[in-house]
Amino acid sequence: MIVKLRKMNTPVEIQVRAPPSKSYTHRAFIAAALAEGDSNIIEPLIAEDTLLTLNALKQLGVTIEESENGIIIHGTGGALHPGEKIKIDLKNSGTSMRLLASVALLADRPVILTGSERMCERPIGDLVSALNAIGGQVRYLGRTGYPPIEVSGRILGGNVLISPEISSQFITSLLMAAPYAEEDLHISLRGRSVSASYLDITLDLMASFGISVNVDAVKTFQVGCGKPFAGRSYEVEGDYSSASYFFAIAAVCGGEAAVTNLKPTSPQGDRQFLSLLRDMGCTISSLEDGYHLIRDSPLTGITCDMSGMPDTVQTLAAVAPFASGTTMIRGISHLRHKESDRIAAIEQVLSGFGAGVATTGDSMTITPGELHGGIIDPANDHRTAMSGAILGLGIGDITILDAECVSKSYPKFWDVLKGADLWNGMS
Ligand SMILES: O=C(O)C1=C[C@@H](OP(=O)(O)O)[C@@H](O)[C@H](O)C1
Ligand SMILES: C=C(OP(=O)(O)O)C(=O)O
Repeated sequence: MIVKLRKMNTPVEIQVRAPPSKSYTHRAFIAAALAEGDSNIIEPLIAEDTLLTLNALKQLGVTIEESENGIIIHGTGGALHPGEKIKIDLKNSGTSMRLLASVALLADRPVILTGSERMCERPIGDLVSALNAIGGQVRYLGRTGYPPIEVSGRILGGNVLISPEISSQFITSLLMAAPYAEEDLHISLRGRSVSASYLDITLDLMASFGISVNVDAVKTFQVGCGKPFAGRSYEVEGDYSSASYFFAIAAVCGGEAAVTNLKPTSPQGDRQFLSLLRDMGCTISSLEDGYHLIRDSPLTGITCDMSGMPDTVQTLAAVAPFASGTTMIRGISHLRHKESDRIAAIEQVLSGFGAGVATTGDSMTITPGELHGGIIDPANDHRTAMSGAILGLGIGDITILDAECVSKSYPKFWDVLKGADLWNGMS
């Protein structure tokens, strides 16, 4: 699908309900599958990635049915019986690959986890080493340090040290399997933590399913063994990363955006995206279940650290060329390991449209320029495509190729844009 966007010449008035959270949906499906008792996961995100996790759980022997308002998952108590040696294709979903690597150790057969060509370039070595230190027998079937992997062995528990510098998903993976270890698990982190807010999501979800994790100041997580997740009815909250595109469109085009289904106390790091837009000059106010943004004065560039909110870096980068002055974003080295090398992708897109972009290993500085239209090839990265919509409506004359790649996290993105009278072009 090709999307062509024209510049919005009048201020926008956006009203959108945020789709369910991708991160909470993955975790809720996994906790429910490992729980004692049944769960009803209400209003989960139904998108390519979360369906990959759900189908993987089915392949691992979990019984799953649709309910009127969600998905019923019959808990296994943590004993997975796939019936035979299985191969699970997790395509482009890093969260599924990393979180299920530990879960697969609970299966009574070896499990092969593989994925797309890009997935086989996304690192998993720190997690594999940690799993092998606590009883796993995980081996690489291709390049050392990357999927595909074959998972067998056990989770003995004890002490494990892991680097948090590449991905928080490695730690989430250990945390969510830890209640099923043979002994208590103590996870220590050494290094600078990236995407740390996602660990808060993990702890929040685990607490909702009855497991509390002890966290101490020196970044050690202690999870007790022998107490499984407790099945329950669980409603998935809305996704702040998906909401960011609509706030950003209003920030760039002028006007206002109201996005509902956003929990004000959510641990999602991308909640802070609104503070960044406020720092750039937007006015933000709370709604009963969401936020309202008005952009009625010019935007100014900012300096910020986005290490805890990697998924909205592209959104902010798409706003930056419309501000006066430069915007500097720090703490983003881990963006090189996503669905694409996102630092390179931002540089390519923005400089192709006339903005100035300078990068270092861990930061980028964006300088406004004489902006003009062009073509975006998202290279199968949903967030490059969705942030392209901000540029398209702000600059005009922008064509987004293979726009259906948004299905990874937000299949209805283009329909919602159309519904909000923002898709003024053709496909
Ligand atoms: O745990 C999660 O749900 C996620 C963690 C983040 O990844 P990293 O921890 O690899 O940065 C984020 O980018 C991804 O979209 C979802
Ligand atoms: C990085 C992302 O997802 P994942 O790591 O699950 O592929 C994302 O959704 O931006």
